[in-house]
Amino acid sequence: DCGPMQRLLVKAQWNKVYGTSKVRDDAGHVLWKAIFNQDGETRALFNRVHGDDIYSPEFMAHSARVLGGLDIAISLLDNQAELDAVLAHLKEQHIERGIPDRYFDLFKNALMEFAPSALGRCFIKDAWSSCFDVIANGIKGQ
Ligand code: HEM
Repeated sequence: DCGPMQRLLVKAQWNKVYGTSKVRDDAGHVLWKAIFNQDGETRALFNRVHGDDIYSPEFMAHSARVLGGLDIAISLLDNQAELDAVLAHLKEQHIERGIPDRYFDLFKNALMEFAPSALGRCFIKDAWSSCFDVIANGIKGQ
């Protein structure tokens, strides 16, 4: 369960995963590569932001927006009312863009590979899994 303790643990561990700006750029590259590798069709969703070149400034800015959104959501895991408001906004933005729910599973797979690479044995899999689901379920809409 993504209970109060799990929420605090994920917040603390995310801060380690998502520390400095260099790490943030690298995290974006690793995550998007892992998403595009799982389903090549997802790349076309990102034509507007140069999905064909994940090292382009346009794509890196996009990646920073997404991870920034995830950062906000995780930081609000212990504030359900504000979390709900943020997720409702993200949900609208993704519905507008026609992002199928199943793509959030690809994102989750990528995150669940990436986070332990930064945390090693400290990674608490069940907490990350259940708390990512809280966030993804709040954004999914189709
Ligand atoms: C927890 C997971 C996710 C979070 C927190 C998130 C967050 C965001 C944020 C903050 C934006 C920028 C909105 C704006 O400023 O207009 C965005 C845009 C977008 N997201 Fe997500 N996202 C997530 C998952 C996904 C997934 C799984 C996909 C598809 C594989 C996706 C596809 C897109 C697309 C296509 C855009 C618009 C790109 C553009 O600017 O043209 N997102 N997302």
